[in-house]
Amino acid sequence: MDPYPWETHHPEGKFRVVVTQTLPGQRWIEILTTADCRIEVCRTQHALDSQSIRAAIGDRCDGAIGQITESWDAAIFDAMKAAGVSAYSNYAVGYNNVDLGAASRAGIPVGNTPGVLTETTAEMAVALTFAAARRVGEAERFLRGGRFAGMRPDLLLGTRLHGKILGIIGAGRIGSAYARMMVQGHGMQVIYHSRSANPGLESFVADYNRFRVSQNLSPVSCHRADSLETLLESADCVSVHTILDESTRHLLDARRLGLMKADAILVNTSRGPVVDEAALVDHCRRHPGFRAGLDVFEHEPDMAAGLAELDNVVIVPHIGSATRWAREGMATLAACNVAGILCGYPLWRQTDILPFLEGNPPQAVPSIVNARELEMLP
Ligand SMILES: O=C(O)[C@H](O)CO
Repeated sequence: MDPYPWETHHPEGKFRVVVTQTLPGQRWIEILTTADCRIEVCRTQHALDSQSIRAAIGDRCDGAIGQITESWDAAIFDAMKAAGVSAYSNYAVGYNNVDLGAASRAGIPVGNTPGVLTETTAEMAVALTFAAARRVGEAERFLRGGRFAGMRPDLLLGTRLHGKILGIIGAGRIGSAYARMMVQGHGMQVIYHSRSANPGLESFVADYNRFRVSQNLSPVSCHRADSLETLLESADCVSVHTILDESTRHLLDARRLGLMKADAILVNTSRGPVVDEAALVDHCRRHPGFRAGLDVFEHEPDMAAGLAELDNVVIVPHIGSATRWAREGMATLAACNVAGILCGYPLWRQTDILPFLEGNPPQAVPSIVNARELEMLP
């Protein structure tokens, strides 16, 4: 017997679409309904395993929307191909949980949800940066624990970040948005590590410097690091925004953590396995002045032994994109990816996906990550 409760919308729909967890808002349901989809939503709080997803796909299915907490492996894509699935979307911008090669071999387009969660996730990185720098978690525990006996000149002294050096690992959409917030808001000097130079970010800082100079403020710098090691050695705060793949797994290991300043701050809102979490626990224990702000963990929902007990670590449960606007927008984009493919729409050729978020969405498919492999590009 199926252990999960399912809910169906538009049961008479022509296309059968499986959604492995309920999504926020109603608009995604309207979009799929307008595309004549029968929508079957699993009402579980837990990630489905491969076998449960295959069972849900069954003998006939046209589309699916899945979660980053699920592993969309080759067995699933084979089952999807056999069932006639022609569209899948991850409910996320990242897709490290998807076997993209298997999806492409099965001829199934894989959608993601870029653009809508950029500022929201960058805001969480900012929040964690200052929570770590100003010891917010520790201070709240102190207060709630009844230990506050009045303001004291030396109570819970933190780190001032204004004008200091900010290291960005992965200067893509979210990393750049975070950099802009920290430059404009806090006059930080940026050094970034990325596969290629980011002229957009550099020219943003150059333009902003014209304003600073007009205000008699000294300009801030922004340049690409010669190496990750240089960035780690020089930055006062390092924020991780890279994708997770085999080249970035444990990118920050014990050796590289050891290169960072003893009182530096490390923020991770990308993917947990980019940081060797056991090594981080050890590093934080040995350097009480070092601080970390983490939204993601190596083996979610678990944490490395000892991490939750560390006073110099601030932790939140993978809520980087968790504003209602962003999460409803992600649902809209995922629905548009699936509905667009099923309706035979072309790929959206612009980088701005905001037109999908209001009114009637464009008759296009917002974002397919294996479009090139599937020769969907003109
Ligand atoms: O990749 C993403 O979109 C996030 O991690 C999920 O919120």
